[in-house]
Amino acid sequence: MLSDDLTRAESQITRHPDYPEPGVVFRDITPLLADGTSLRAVTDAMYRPFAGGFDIVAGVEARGFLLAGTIASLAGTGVLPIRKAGKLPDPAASIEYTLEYGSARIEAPGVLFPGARVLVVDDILATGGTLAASQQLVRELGGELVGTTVILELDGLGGRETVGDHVHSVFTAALS
Ligand SMILES: O=P(O)(O)OC[C@H]1O[C@H](OP(=O)(O)OP(=O)(O)O)[C@H](O)[C@@H]1O
Ligand SMILES: Nc1ncnc2[nH]cnc12
Repeated sequence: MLSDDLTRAESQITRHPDYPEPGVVFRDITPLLADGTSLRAVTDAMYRPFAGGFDIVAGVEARGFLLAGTIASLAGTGVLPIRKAGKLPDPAASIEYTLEYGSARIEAPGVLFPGARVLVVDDILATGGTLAASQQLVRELGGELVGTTVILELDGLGGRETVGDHVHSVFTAALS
């Protein structure tokens, strides 16, 4: 059962039909992020199952950065920024992928020590394209993937199958 803080946080995720393109129902987490109690409750719930078991938190640009920084601060670890292509001077790994509404390329710097235990975080799991690419990036960097955690998992796009069973989601919602 969800705590009162988590129940309120879930209610702060808003639905936006036909954004950013027809047929997509966009879930906006910005009202949740703006509420300190909700941000704390959600980030706490995201990393608790993995507490003590990771050395660094990887977050996917842009929304994943906000969550990775918050979780790293709570857990006392560093952050691995997974960036959209073209933002790093000397990326150590680079992968192209598709997501619910388009395609993109992500890159990461070579800052992991060999075998570093990495927790990958993002806001939404939709098709899983972004997180699967992030997981592959972490492995190519020599890290050990210890978990993947999101605020909201959208049912019906096959994301969990793509990313793997060990993904943790605080909330789940039907696609529509
Ligand atoms: O499961 P998927 O189908 O891959 O979709 C999920 C991804 O889509 C969004 O990112 P987006 O690329 O829109 O970037 P943003 O964080 O910069 O808004 C979201 O923040 C996830 O990273
Ligand atoms: N439906 C959706 N809402 C918000 N972010 C997303 N990323 C991919 N699909 C999304």
